[in-house]
Amino acid sequence: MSVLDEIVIGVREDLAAREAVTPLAEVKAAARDARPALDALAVLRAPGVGVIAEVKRRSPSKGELADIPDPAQLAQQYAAGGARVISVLTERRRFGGSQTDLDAVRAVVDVPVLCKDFIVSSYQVHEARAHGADVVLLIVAALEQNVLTGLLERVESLGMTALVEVHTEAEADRAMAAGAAVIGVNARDLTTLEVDRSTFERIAPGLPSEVVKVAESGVRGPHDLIGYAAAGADAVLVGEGLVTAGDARQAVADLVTAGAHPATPRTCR
Ligand SMILES: O=C(O)c1ccccc1NCC(=O)[C@H](O)[C@H](O)COP(=O)(O)O
Repeated sequence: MSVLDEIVIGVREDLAAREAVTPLAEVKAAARDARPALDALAVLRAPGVGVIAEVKRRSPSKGELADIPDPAQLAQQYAAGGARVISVLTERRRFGGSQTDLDAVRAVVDVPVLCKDFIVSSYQVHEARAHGADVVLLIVAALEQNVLTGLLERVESLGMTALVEVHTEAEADRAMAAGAAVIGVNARDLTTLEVDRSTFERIAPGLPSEVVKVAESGVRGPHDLIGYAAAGADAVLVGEGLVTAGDARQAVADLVTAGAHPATPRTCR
């Protein structure tokens, strides 16, 4: 069984526990009452290579990364550094996240917030919206095609944007067939946890120009952002490199500066 499979089993158990406590109708009502979602697609289509900065405490590949007692404060530093989107890892068992983290971040930043979890059910999509998410991650490798398509439609019907994550050409084909407007190419293989940044340059050229291309994982500094930009990235998603930086605001600002530099290529537009 792969790491992804193990994570999804735990996610399904936690989901069943929440469903037993809170009926879907209640979650849907909370989603309806939430402040309308921000237009993350427009934000990601703005000029320059955008930075999606992640609140990430720990991970299956690296174990403990950072304590993060106050995710809201970290998110404020990310926003002050110029992050276009804040990603909040809400998965509990392997990443130490929670929907409380999402609430805390949502309450203090004006930029779009990404609910980064292992979504397998529309219940979780409504939950994400109820907790103020503007963007939701859908991992192609974790979803049958009909489920992927249904979840993508649900995300968009709630006014949110789906970041549809792929790691292979076949998954990219599935993301496009589902109608994804934003595709994230994860350099991390979620079955082996190995990071190979060349994954993005292999897959991105096969994506349509109108699709927003996000390079996920393995960004440790401006050099990596520039490499991804040269391969066609519109944005990078960064976790470890930011949560382990001494000065998170400065670390984001350094990436943003590199992403805005006239010499940094950006092919999508
Ligand atoms: O980070 C992991 O070890 C991991 C393991 C299994 C599933 C997902 C995992 N990470 C989620 C992510 O996609 C990353 O948090 C994100 O791309 C940022 O990566 P990095 O900048 O390398 O921390």
